Amino acid sequence: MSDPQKSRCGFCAIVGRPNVGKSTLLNRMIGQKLAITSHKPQTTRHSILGVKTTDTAQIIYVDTPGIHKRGDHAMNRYLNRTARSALADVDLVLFVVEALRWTEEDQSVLDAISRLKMPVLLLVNKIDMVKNKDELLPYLQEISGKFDFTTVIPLSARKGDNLEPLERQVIAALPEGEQIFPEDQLTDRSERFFAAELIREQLTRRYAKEIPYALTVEIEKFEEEGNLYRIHGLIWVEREGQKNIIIGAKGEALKEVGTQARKEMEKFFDKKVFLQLWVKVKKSWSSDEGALSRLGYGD
Ligand SMILES: Nc1nc2c(ncn2[C@@H]2O[C@H](COP(=O)(O)OP(=O)(O)OP(=O)(O)O)[C@@H](O)[C@H]2O)c(=O)[nH]1
Repeated sequence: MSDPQKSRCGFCAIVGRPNVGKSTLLNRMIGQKLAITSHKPQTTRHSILGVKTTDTAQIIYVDTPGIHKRGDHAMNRYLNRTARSALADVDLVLFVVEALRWTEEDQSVLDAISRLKMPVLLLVNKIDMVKNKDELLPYLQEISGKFDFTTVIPLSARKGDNLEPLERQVIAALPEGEQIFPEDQLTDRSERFFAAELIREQLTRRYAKEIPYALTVEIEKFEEEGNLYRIHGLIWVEREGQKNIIIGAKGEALKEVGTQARKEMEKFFDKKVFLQLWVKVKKSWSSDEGALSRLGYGD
């Protein structure tokens, strides 16, 4: 039996099919917005390290894109690769599902993680959506039987229900070890990276239906001038039509996206932000492995 007073440190992957609430959970567990979220699937494209340091432990969370069944598109292949490589190197896995639901995609994620031979905690998210709580118990009993989970925790990432017990269980499952990151460090990603993510978040929220994959953001300029960040963002799309949608009549749509993204950045960075956005067309970037890697989606 390991000593509960000893310090613990390790990597913890958050996995699950798209849209189950992985990014929302990560943000909650860190206590700050690190991953972008939207109600459209496939918002997350990068694995993000979120670091939570407590008195006795350091938990290094790895957020993964949803694992997809169809691997025939370059972006899907990239997403699958990132998710699987994030899994190879962790100490435990948080497997997130949605309360009262179990889909084929959930099963294929479980198949992938059950081969890894590491502790898996099953997190049943969105319990705030369950109107009739009597339905929860039989559901929990049924899915508990699908694998030898370390524990099963019903929770609501959005409302923050049951997250303290979750953190305790995560710490208990970590290996003993000294912390890897300084305690004030929340992530290993740069501010530039988050600037691009916050712009992409606004665009994904508005246009995921019209422009499913064909959108990415590159930060061309990121300069600090006293209390001000001067940021230039380039939005890449695949077709002229998509560019027109994003710019909108008289540039109004792009202006709104810019205003929202700027507000989010000012909260996130705690700085004044001057943001300028441009939209450019690059044909078929999302199905071209070379273009993907130049835009930051490489291995
Ligand atoms: N009602 C409810 N909604 C939630 C909860 N957690 C997340 N959501 C919502 O579910 C949607 C998806 O959440 P994300 O955190 O982006 O999901 P994800 O699993 O990271 O999605 P991908 O990036 O597509 O893999 C968002 O609209 C969230 O607000 C919850 O506990 N309750």
